[in-house]
Amino acid sequence: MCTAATYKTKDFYFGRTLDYEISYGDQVVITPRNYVFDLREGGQLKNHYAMIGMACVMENYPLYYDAVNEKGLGIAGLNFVGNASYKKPVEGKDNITQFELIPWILGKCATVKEARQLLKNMNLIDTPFLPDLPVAQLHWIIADKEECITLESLEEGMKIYDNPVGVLTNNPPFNYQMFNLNNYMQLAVENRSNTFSENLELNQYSRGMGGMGLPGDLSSQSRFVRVAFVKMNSLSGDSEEESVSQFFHILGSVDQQRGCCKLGEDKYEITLYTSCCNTDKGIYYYNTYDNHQISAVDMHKADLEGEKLYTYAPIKGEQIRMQN
Ligand SMILES: C[C@H](CCC(=O)NCCS(=O)(=O)O)[C@H]1CC[C@H]2[C@@H]3[C@H](O)C[C@@H]4C[C@H](O)CC[C@]4(C)[C@H]3C[C@H](O)[C@]12C
Repeated sequence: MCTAATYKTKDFYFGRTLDYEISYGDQVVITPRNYVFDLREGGQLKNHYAMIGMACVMENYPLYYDAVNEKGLGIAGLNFVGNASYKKPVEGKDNITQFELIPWILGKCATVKEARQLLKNMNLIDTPFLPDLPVAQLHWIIADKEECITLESLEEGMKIYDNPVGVLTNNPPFNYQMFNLNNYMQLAVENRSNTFSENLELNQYSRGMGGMGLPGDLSSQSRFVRVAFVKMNSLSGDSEEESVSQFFHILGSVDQQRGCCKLGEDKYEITLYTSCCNTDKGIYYYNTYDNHQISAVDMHKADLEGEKLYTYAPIKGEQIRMQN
């Protein structure tokens, strides 16, 4: 499972949790403007916007999971198993493979508005990156500081939904996730008085009872509701530290602890990393399952006119500051 979210204070923040049982060899990767992407169906993507995000690099190619470009546009891919449907190439269309989608959009578009235009002629195709590498079944959240959308390529075709909550998890399709929020419209951040029955004396015995009914389990539908509630009600100061801190708290509400989601003998899904990118500044903050300290990579410290990828292995192991 995975969860992605956006958050706006003075700047705009975009990030995700990546929940899985194995790592593909995640690295923070900066792709400068003159790195050349050879597109599978012909042509090249060069002189594009620079981008930063989490990826695994295979054959010197950044296979991004989530990234933000220098203009402040962000995308994250989240599992959409059983519903994602990619097509065969169609003449006259921009035939883009699933693994090219992030660089294709971030390389060419400065805003969601521009991405909407580019997507009009795009056909997502099912070519794997390598013959023995399975094609990831994903859907995507695409956001800038003005608006957020969800992109799904389904059996019946491509859907682009407005995403007014600025969050995404996994199944079911996004329109069902949004509809499901109706079931929770009674949730409140304030305590409520007794509306159950005036003939019964029922009292608030705890703080936080306005949120009674907020689902606490790890299913993707429950995480969608939980992170939507937390994000929509989130408050923080607007300094960088306060904003980043609050962002990690938002995604902390859907963190997955080892042991709670069993997939097989000794196999558990955990939150491998959580990211938070300041899209205005191009700084990618992250922490990992075994290192809660926030680390960061600033894309503007790299030569963005370059041609070669910059890669940063995540800093692992808890960094504990002893006080005595
Ligand atoms: C596993 C990741 C998604 C995590 C997630 O959503 N888990 C939910 C589990 S569940 O369904 O809800 O059970 C996805 C997100 C991005 C994916 C990667 C990117 O798409 C880039 C390439 C794409 C290639 O097709 C496969 C390898 C790969 C390197 C992908 C591996 C894996 O599928 C990733 C890392």
